[in-house]
Order: sequence, then C-alpha cells, then structure tokens
Amino acid sequence: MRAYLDLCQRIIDEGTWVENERTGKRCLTVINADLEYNVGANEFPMITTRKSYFKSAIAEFLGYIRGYDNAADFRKLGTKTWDANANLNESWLNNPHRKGEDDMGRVYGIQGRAWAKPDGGTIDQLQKIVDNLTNGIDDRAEIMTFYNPGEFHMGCLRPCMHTHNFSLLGDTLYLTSFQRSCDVPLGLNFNQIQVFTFLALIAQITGKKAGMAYHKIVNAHIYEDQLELMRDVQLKREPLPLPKLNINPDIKTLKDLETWVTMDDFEVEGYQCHEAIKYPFAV
Ligand SMILES: Nc1nc(=O)c2c([nH]1)NC[C@@H]1CN(c3ccc(C(=O)N[C@@H](CCC(=O)O)C(=O)O)cc3)CN21
Ligand SMILES: O=c1ccn([C@H]2C[C@H](O)[C@@H](COP(=O)(O)O)O2)c(=O)[nH]1
Repeated sequence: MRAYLDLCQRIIDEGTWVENERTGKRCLTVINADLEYNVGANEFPMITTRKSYFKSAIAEFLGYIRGYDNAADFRKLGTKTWDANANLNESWLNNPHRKGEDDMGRVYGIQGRAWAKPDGGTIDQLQKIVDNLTNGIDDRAEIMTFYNPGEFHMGCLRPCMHTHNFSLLGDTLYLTSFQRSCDVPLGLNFNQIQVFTFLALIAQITGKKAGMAYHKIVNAHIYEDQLELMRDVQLKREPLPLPKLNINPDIKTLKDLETWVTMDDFEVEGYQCHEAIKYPFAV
C-alpha cells in the first residue's frame, strides 16, 4: 500500500522527536493522517512490504466485538497482542482494579458492549448499530466509542482506535474510524486490517453493500528503536498488489460473531509479501 509507505516516509522526513513518559522511549511523530480503504472493491489493506499477520489482527477485533476484557480469551481466539499490556505493564500490575492474571480492565470491548450507565444497567452500542442498520436506519449517530475517560483508571490502556462511526447512503454502508495514537510500524498494520474487516462484517450481517472505510489518525509515530528497520529495510522495498479478504458467507448475524466464528472463517486470497521484519514492541 503506497499510502502506508508515504506516511512512514513523511514521519521520517517531517517528524518531530517527542519523549513518551509511559514507555520511556522517544517517538518520531507527525500529527494528522488520513487513510482510506475500498471495502466494496475488496482491496484488503494488508501490508506487503513485510509479512503481515492478518488473523491476529482480526482475532483482536473479534475479541472487541465480543466484549472480551481478558488476554486469555484473546489468546483462545488466536492473538497474543494483549498479553504484554495485561501482564507486563508496571502501573497496571499495581492497580487495585486489576482482577488478576490476564485482566485488561474496562477497555475496548467492555465499553463497546456494556458501557456502564450512571443510573444503573449497561448500553450495548454495537447491538443498537446492527439493529438500526438492518432496518435501513442511519440516525446520524451510528457510533461505537470505546473512549470513556471516567473509567481510564480501571483499564490497562486507553483505547487507541477509539471511535467507529457508520453511515448509510441508500444501501451502501460506510465506516469512519478515529485513532488518537498510532504505532505505525506495528499497530497500524493491524488497525488497517481491523477497520476494513469491521466494515465488511457489519455490511455482511446487516445485508448492506460495503462502501469505503475512512481511517483518521491524530498522533502517528515511529518509536526510536523501530526507526532504523523502517528507514533502511521496509522503506527500501516496493509494495506488491493487494490481496482479497474472503469471509465465510454463513456469518449472518451478530450472534454468529459472538458464538461460533473462528479465524478459519477468514481467508486471504493472493497475498504476496516481502520477508518478515520483527519490530520492537513498547510496553
Ligand atoms: N506499543 C504498542 N503498539 C501497539 O501497536 C499496541 C500496543 N502498544 N498496545 C496495545 C495494542 C496491541 N497491539 C499489537 C501488539 C503486538 C503486535 C505484534 O507483535 N505484531 C507482530 C507479530 C504479530 C503476530 O505474530 O501475530 C508483527 O510483526 O506485526 C501488534 C499489535 C496493537 N497495540
Ligand atoms: O490499536 C492500537 C493500539 C495501540 N496502538 C499503539 C499506539 C501507541 O504507540 C501505544 C499506546 O500508547 P498510548 O500512550 O496509550 O498512546 O499503542 C496502536 O497503534 N494501535
């Protein structure tokens, strides 16, 4: 994907060094990046300039759809991405709200599926969106947000891709996703796949045609220990044609996603890539 590489190059050419207190690492940073993916044409935005792990990325997002709050449940689905944040982050380990090994606290999925109302009970943001879209309704607030500042102290990490806003024009469904903070070498590789797949899945279960997905990023950064690999290895490579994502057509409802779907229900067709690159991960 040329747009991904352009963003990486822009960070290197125009980025500003910013100290990050949470990780103790410096980040080369730019503000504001807009990416878009053509879901209708099935142009699956999987990075080709290194080996990318799409199942891990989709498993992570399926975990959010299911409202998971535990890294062990994410592992069962097929991704280890939450292990470090749940179990290795010093300030979370000492947090009295942490319920033990693998607990992530009140992050992503909990907010999306069971937002706590101040007057008691919970709100299922995703169920409301699916019900409305299935009935052809776009109330101009088809929003799932994971961003709940009142509960940041009860979770291991503030959500990065924090808000997903669906729109319906005729029978075509669009998605605009907002991200406040983006680890471009590692996280964005996953987040592109997640935005694309979220629109494809919701279109499929609501009986709509998928249109474009728009991905809006505020702080886009490369950590200091990732810079050399990005500049001297990944950016020297030419991108290859994009693959297609095939989703099992038997997935027809939100219940299906919540119950029997596994990573075997997702398949990539025509993926060609350059060799793997192992980027350091900042906890
Ligand atoms: N510093 C940081 N960057 C992130 O991108 C990030 C966080 N923290 N914390 C929360 C989640 C977890 N995410 C992650 C975590 C790990 C990988 C990772 O290690 N990816 C490897 C291998 C993936 C695999 O083998 O499945 C990669 O090469 O893409 C990617 C995204 C994205 N998020
Ligand atoms: O989906 C995700 C989740 C996390 N990230 C990255 C962005 C940052 O590098 C860290 C989070 O640190 P904060 O201090 O909370 O901003 O994780 C991502 O790119 N995508």
